[in-house]
Amino acid sequence: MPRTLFEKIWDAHVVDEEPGKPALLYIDLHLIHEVTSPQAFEGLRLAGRRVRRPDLTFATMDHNVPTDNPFTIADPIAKQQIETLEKNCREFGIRLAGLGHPDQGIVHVIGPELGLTLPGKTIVCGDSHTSTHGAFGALAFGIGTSEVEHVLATQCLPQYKPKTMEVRVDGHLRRGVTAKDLILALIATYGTDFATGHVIEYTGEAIRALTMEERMTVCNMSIEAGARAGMIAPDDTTFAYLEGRRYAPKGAAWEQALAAWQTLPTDPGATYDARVTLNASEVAPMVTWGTTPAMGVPVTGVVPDPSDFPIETQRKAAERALEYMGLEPGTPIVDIPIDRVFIGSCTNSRIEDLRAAARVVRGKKVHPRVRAMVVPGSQHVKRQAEAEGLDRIFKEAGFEWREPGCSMCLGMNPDILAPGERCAATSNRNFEGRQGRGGRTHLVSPIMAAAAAIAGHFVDVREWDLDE
Ligand SMILES: CC(C)[C@H](C(=O)O)[C@@H](O)C(=O)O
Ligand code: SF4
Repeated sequence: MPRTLFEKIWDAHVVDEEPGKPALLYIDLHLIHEVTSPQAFEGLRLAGRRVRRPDLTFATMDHNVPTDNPFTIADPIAKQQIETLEKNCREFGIRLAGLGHPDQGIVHVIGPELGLTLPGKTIVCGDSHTSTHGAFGALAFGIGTSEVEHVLATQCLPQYKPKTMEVRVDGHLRRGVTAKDLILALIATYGTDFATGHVIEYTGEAIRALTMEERMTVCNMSIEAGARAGMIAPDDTTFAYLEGRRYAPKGAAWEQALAAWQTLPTDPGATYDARVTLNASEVAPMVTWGTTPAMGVPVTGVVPDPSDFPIETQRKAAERALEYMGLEPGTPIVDIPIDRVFIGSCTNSRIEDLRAAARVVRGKKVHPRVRAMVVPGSQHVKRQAEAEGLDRIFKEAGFEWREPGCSMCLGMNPDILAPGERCAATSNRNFEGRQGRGGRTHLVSPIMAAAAAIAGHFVDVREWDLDE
């Protein structure tokens, strides 16, 4: 019977299955960070257990890391989480890219760049944006802390089988329109829960044309559509990205792996439980105006009027969002002034994101009212950007150039907004208080954020000179 990419990976990892019960899945890679692992290790310790496969487990530090000086953690909880992860990794024999380590970075940035993330793998992490790794044709999803403990102890995880959904994206993205706009447009069209209970597979010519970094941006935000995971079938783009990466197979093992990976794409005739479509050619640069990733419009649009929404709950949600965001209905998006710009997070902090933003910024100055920062996703990204001189471009324009971490994506470290401050952010969540209490977040692409930093308000980046 023809099978989907998801079904092939699922079937290959079921260790045990009984009717009416969750299947027991084998896990190929377990990624760990400092926030969701302390109680899991404590549980192991209390039960007198070891980590079943330290060699399939990899840890980093990201959420709590101060990005000005990572070694000066003032917050006692953050400090404790960082120290606890160090201690746990030492005690249980787990590789750790800790503070000051050349591999340190946001967990969803370092997995792929080190070649830990590979097609066909099952990958889990105590973090919702684990969906990022599905860009490689892996089945990757976030788990809770008690599940982290279960995987540490057994390398397996009980899971009910999710449904499948095809998100088919035809056409192609136009100049100045990015993968970030694609996923924001998808969620604005279908809502924050259209994929609940499903694993999305992104298909279509627009997806095939994306680079790996762009595919990661799309899969990253699958969770904001309610999906359990997002996946893209591996192809030559995937293989070219992975070849030669530190933990990717080498020599004969590479050839073998390649042959296996080539069998992963969904078979002709295989069916999904649900399907939605989007035309990439119609997508414009997106800006969110509200407090969910679905509350977004093209940059050419205006802040919507709550009374235009058809359903009462939507009207109420929009009213509340506008109040929190301090916005008036009918305001053109390009007339919204901003105070802060954040280029970073596991959605958009990779080298291509920084290159694209630097192209917009080169030779220009950040608007005097705006405080802007660039936070590379990992030490590797930072070194590469510096080798290419991107840090100089940003600094000369007036951006702060920071150390890798989650930073302003969420308020777990010193990088936060003051109440009422308005930020153009390349991250993935714009919930109330996400970037600090009272902070106002507008989700955009890296080039839209860069252009807004210069202009002091949102601008249609398509009107800018984007070429080398
Ligand atoms: C802290 C962590 C559990 C959380 C997540 O699971 O996603 C964070 O990474 C986020 O983006 O909100
Ligand atoms: S960058 Fe943001 S979304 Fe990604 S793992 Fe960190 S906090 Fe979560």
